[in-house]
Amino acid sequence: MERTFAIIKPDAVERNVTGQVLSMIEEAGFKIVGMKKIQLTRKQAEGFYYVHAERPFFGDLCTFMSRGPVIALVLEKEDAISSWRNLMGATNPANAAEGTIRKKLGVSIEENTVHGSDAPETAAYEIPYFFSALELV
Ligand SMILES: Nc1ncnc2c1ncn2[C@@H]1O[C@H](COP(=O)(O)OP(=O)(O)OP(=O)(O)O)[C@@H](O)[C@H]1O
Repeated sequence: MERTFAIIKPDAVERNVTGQVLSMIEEAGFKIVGMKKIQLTRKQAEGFYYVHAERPFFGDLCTFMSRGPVIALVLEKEDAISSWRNLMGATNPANAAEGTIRKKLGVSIEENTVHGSDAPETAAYEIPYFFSALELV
């Protein structure tokens, strides 16, 4: 079993589609082993996305990610990291495949509804950024 880190982003919480995302997660066979609702400060968003600090969209991305509450999740499944990336779909919802969360619910390349760790090292940074070991059950 592998664990990955996921976020339901502010655009989805604002549009009341959190439940739809959680249903797709559960229907795909993931176990939710950690879940919390939190609003990131701007600084916390910058720390979370530090790998993107040099990208041109970094400032807007951190503003977006801290503008409202998010749902932080730890998901468990065989090959959880790649399975979750597949269920999310392409970064730009316009390019996302049928059946993916971003195809169904994404708004734009920035407001694309969900985040997922892209590698084991990323998950190892992101999970403890949001959760203590005691919060994962
Ligand atoms: N060209 C862009 N313009 C605006 N925002 C962007 C752009 N590219 C990416 N983003 C935002 O930055 C996030 C991180 O970009 P990245 O390239 O890592 O995409 P991803 O791996 O599909 O998404 P995530 O890291 O959120 O799982 C994207 O999910 C999106 O919200």
